[in-house]
Amino acid sequence: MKAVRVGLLGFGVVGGGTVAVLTRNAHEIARRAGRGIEIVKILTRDPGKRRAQAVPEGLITTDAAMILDDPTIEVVVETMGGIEPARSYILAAIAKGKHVVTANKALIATAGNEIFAAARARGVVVAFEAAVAGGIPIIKAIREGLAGNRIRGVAGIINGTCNYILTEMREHGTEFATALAQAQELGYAEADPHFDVDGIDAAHKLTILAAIAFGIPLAFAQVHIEGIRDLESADIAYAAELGYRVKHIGIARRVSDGIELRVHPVLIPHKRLIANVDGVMNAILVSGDAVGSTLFYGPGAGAEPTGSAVVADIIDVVRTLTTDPELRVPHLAFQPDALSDGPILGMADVTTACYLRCEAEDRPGVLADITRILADLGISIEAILQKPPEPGAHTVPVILLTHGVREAQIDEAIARIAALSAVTGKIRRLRVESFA
Ligand SMILES: NC(=O)c1ccc[n+]([C@@H]2O[C@H](COP(=O)([O-])OP(=O)(O)OC[C@H]3O[C@@H](n4cnc5c(N)ncnc54)[C@H](O)[C@@H]3O)[C@@H](O)[C@H]2O)c1
Ligand SMILES: N[C@@H](CCO)C(=O)O
Ligand code: NA
Repeated sequence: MKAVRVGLLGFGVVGGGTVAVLTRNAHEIARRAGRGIEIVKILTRDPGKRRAQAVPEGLITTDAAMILDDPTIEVVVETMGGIEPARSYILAAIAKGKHVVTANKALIATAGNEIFAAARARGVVVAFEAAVAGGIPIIKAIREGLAGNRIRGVAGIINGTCNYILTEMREHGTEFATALAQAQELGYAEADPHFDVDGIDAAHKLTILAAIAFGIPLAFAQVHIEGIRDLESADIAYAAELGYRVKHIGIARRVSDGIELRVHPVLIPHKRLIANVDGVMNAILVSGDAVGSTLFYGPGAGAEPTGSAVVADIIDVVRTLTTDPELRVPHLAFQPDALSDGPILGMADVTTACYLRCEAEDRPGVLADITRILADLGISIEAILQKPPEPGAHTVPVILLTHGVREAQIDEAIARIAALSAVTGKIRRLRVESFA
């Protein structure tokens, strides 16, 4: 049988990794797919660029129509990133009856509802395993492997760049900016790294995970998003003293009155497996009523790990070329007419334990004032750490761990503590997750 002809849009880190994996493992891949897979055109905007992955010159084009309008190309792989023109190219490919594989979580999270509807109408597949947690086959695991479960929650480290930066800061005392530059050099970061460090990329991925876990439409606008830019080395060190690691995570969890969707740094007890996931590695806990707790671990970014996921999707698509579209696995795991609008909670209604740090004057009664505010609001304290003053300083750092408290309550406590005359500067707040 003739090889399946594939067009590649974008030839950067992921595009290069995809070509490398497809080329090196061509024989094995053909044995799995039932047909050979051949990349016949590659769209790039910088054709002269030297690349780790050399390809024949005739493959390269700067004209997207060479792929989108070529009727012999059955599968389009999008590894350009960004919303436009990626969205228009994907919709054009779908309109021409081509199947699509994409690594673009920003696009799926924000325009996926439209893209999947177009794909269904045209009877083609849009596959996106590479979009979440790079090389970890988490989409397939939740959508197929755990399809018998009522999923209770999905939580994990889903941005390799943030995890790499936090690991470098903790282990080597590396400055934030230096660690970010290293992550960019290694090909982990988004073209605009603001998406990584401000939590937006993790929110894109959480949006996709929540949809396939709970059968809700993609709801990026409802994710609570915080990044790691404001984290200070002192908090990482104090957390360690209290027996915790600081990680940037996404949580999508069913609670009694709705669904929590949130991305932010957390303290995790250092003995938990997930607290020991370092560098570019990602890990996702999925809890289902039948299976219990599962943990998926692996490289969350990088050329070949992400290429591994892209190639698996291409193979999946090739296998379905002859399948009746009605019989395929639904894009978002649930049948499109069976998606529900579960209420997504505002952050004020979320309950977590908290870490607070403030600078307070070193005189009697100040600590009592702080703890009285917490007691008045019904917030109980798990631990207090008061550090000696730095030489020459008039204030001392006070660190508190609370038991579980509603966000609205802790916001009120922070406001009252900040108003004390003996407390100076910004009060730092991090949430704590035990993942017990
Ligand atoms: N880097 C990773 O580890 C990783 C992992 C998973 C998913 N992703 C996603 O994969 C996609 C690509 O990421 P990357 O890291 O490979 O980025 P990259 O910047 O290394 O590569 C993108 C390539 O696409 C090209 N491109 C962009 N717009 C184009 C246009 N209009 N016309 C022609 N070429 C164009 C760029 O020139 C570049 O060569 C993004 O959606 C990203 O979120 C990346
Ligand atoms: N920039 C992303 C790439 C993988 O999705 C990350 O660092 O996790
Ligand atoms: Na994946």
